[in-house]
Amino acid sequence: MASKKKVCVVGSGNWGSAIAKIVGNNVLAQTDPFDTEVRMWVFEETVEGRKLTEIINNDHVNVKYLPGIQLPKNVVAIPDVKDAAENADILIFVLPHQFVRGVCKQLDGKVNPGAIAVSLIKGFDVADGGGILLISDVIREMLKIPCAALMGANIANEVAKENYCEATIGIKVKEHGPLLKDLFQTDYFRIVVCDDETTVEVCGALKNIVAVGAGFADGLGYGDNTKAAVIRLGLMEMIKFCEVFYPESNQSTFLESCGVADLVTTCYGGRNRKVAEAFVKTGKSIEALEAEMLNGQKLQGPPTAYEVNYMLKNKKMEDRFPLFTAIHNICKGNLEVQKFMDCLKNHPEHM
Ligand SMILES: NC(=O)c1ccc[n+]([C@@H]2O[C@H](COP(=O)([O-])OP(=O)(O)OC[C@H]3O[C@@H](n4cnc5c(N)ncnc54)[C@H](O)[C@@H]3O)[C@@H](O)[C@H]2O)c1
Ligand SMILES: O=P(O)(O)OC[C@H](O)CO
Repeated sequence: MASKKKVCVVGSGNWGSAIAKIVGNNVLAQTDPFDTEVRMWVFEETVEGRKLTEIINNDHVNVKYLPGIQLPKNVVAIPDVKDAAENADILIFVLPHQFVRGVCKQLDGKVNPGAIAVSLIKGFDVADGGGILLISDVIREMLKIPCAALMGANIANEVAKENYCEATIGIKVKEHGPLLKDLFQTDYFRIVVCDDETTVEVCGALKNIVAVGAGFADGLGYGDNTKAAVIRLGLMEMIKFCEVFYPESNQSTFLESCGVADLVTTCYGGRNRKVAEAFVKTGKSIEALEAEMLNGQKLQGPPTAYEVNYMLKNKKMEDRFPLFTAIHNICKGNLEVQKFMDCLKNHPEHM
């Protein structure tokens, strides 16, 4: 008999904990093919005098990043990522993208060579030579294992409450698709598997930049029509970005949950939108507001805007993506937020 598939969740923030709940319950319901223990790597910290791993393992709640949600008892919190990932067959990467390289470095040479990974991480990595890499590329290259991507309109707190939503798994190694679908799908978290892994992942990263723009429009006091324009122009730039840099990209992927649906939910209910609105209203820096408003959770939009701009600037293509460029410049304090409306009014889509 084949041995049971061991699952490790690499990350335990807001989304990491919500997905651990889903996966923990799913492996209990499918003991063939899955091992019933799910190991979850926790970046250790002290919360009200107790270690977070101890709280999760005793009380089965991540009180800091997903308060009020009971985690299944078979989700075991482990503070050393090498111990958590040891012998795992499926590694679910779900941590803020700025920490991926550091974590993969710790795992170098330690993961089961037959393991597969799936990245739930939204963002890019800056590459030598002026380009960017997908996060799944970083995982693939550093750990030498295949890596799929799961993205979608999935605000973690809503998923954790079991409100109906959808997600997309993009996967190049087709035969792993059914296994990952079984691991993640529930009656309230519905999955579509497609082979356009790159577009799935690029959509997940870029929509966070647009969400920052939606927050600027909200902070400036404009209404839903303006926000709809930000969403539409953002979508046009997302599509163009794929056409220019990922020409194998399939436009129908934008109609999956990872595309339009995630863009809409993030521009209304996400953290990037919320902090960007406060940035306009308070005049405080993004970094200060992230620390003040998110209790340790991390924004992905402003660093992603930087990563995209790093490549656009190097390729002298900033003016072809004026929305992405303006959002980056506003976050960095190089452009007044009031100028954001000029960017919308003069967008090449209207010329
Ligand atoms: N939260 C959501 O609603 C949601 C939904 C879908 C996708 N995502 C994506 O999932 C990824 C993870 O998001 P999240 O919400 O789980 O995280 P989060 O925003 O809650 O981030 C906090 C996590 O980062 C960890 N951390 C802090 N410093 C660290 C360090 N130096 N090294 C490693 N880890 C450190 C913390 O321990 C905590 O687990 C992101 O790319 C995000 O875009 C989030
Ligand atoms: O809260 P945000 O802005 O990081 O967005 C959360 C998710 O990515 C929505 O799918």
